[in-house]
Amino acid sequence: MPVVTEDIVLKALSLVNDPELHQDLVSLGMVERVAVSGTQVHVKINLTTPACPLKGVIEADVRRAIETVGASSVNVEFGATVRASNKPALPGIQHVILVGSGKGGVGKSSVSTNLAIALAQSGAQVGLMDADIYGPSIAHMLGNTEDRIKANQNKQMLPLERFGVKFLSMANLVPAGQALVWRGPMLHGAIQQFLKEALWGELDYLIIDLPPGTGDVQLSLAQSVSITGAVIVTTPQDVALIDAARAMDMFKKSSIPMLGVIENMSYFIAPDTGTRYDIFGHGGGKRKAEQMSLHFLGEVPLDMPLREASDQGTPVVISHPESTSAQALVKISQNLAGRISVQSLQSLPML
Ligand SMILES: Nc1ncnc2c1ncn2[C@@H]1O[C@H](COP(=O)(O)OP(=O)(O)OP(=O)(O)O)[C@@H](O)[C@H]1O
Repeated sequence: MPVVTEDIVLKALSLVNDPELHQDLVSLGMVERVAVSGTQVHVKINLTTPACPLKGVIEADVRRAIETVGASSVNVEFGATVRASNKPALPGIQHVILVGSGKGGVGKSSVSTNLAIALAQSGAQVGLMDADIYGPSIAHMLGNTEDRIKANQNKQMLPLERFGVKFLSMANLVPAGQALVWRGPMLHGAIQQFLKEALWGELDYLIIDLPPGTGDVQLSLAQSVSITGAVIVTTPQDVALIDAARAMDMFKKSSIPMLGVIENMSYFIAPDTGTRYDIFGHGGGKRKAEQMSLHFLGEVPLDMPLREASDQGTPVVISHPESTSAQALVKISQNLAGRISVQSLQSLPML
């Protein structure tokens, strides 16, 4: 009968690498608990994000390693702690992620909203800030343009909440249908207030939906908070890719790391015939990412449920989780969370 001890299990786990972080689970500080009873082993692995895309692979590797040293049964439990790089982006907020696009109408707000919900569904604490001050659409997509943002006695704005995501959008400050005539400094002030004078509480990820293009809001943000990274949403056609490249260049010049590129409206599958149409071409986002040595986070098809869901205020990952677009968005949220973990680890001191 083999003897299994906690030390033996730990030694076995020190040979298991996190497939994305390329270091072993023990030195990454991911083994939170080992309990051995006879040859039965229980381990708790603390992932770097609850949206870990490779949880299944890690579980299989852990199980195999522990069985190899003689365990008759292995129970793998998972927890997750999202860690910031050096210091949190803002007090209580581990990561600030910008979602931008060069061109308008490429689906940036739809993507931001669904990514935020998908991350929240994985168990993360998520905030979504609508920095598209002049054309706020987040409140509409989340189906709440009615509620007004309130403040507490300390004049801190209290974010609203929908589908497990805290959010702030100008649409909940300004009555619907009224135009906002603000100049640069006021815009800067509004962004600062949303960021720093709101009671976001503890967040793993604060996703910021930027206005399209390369303007004042982007710069205002870049200068005021330590940003984990930016994501660019593009459609596959050249005109969008040219603008996307310009937006990437702006992030580079503002020293904001690029987390990756998402291609939206990649293709369309006709629901009646199943025929695929590459309406805007296909693969341009991936090619652009490769050309610029950036990560390609995934592609989202042009999908009727997605459009309907956005209009109706119940994003597709909630209303049609089985749809191709929802599944693509969940996968992209996991890829994004994975990239953030990798990037944070690269600048974290080793344990
Ligand atoms: N993959 C998709 N399939 C079908 N419709 C989509 C898809 N992505 C976005 N849309 C629709 O396209 C329109 C524009 O999307 P959205 O508002 O997200 O774009 P945007 O890039 O944020 O635009 P802007 O920056 O100009 O506000 C919306 O009606 C949305 O429902």
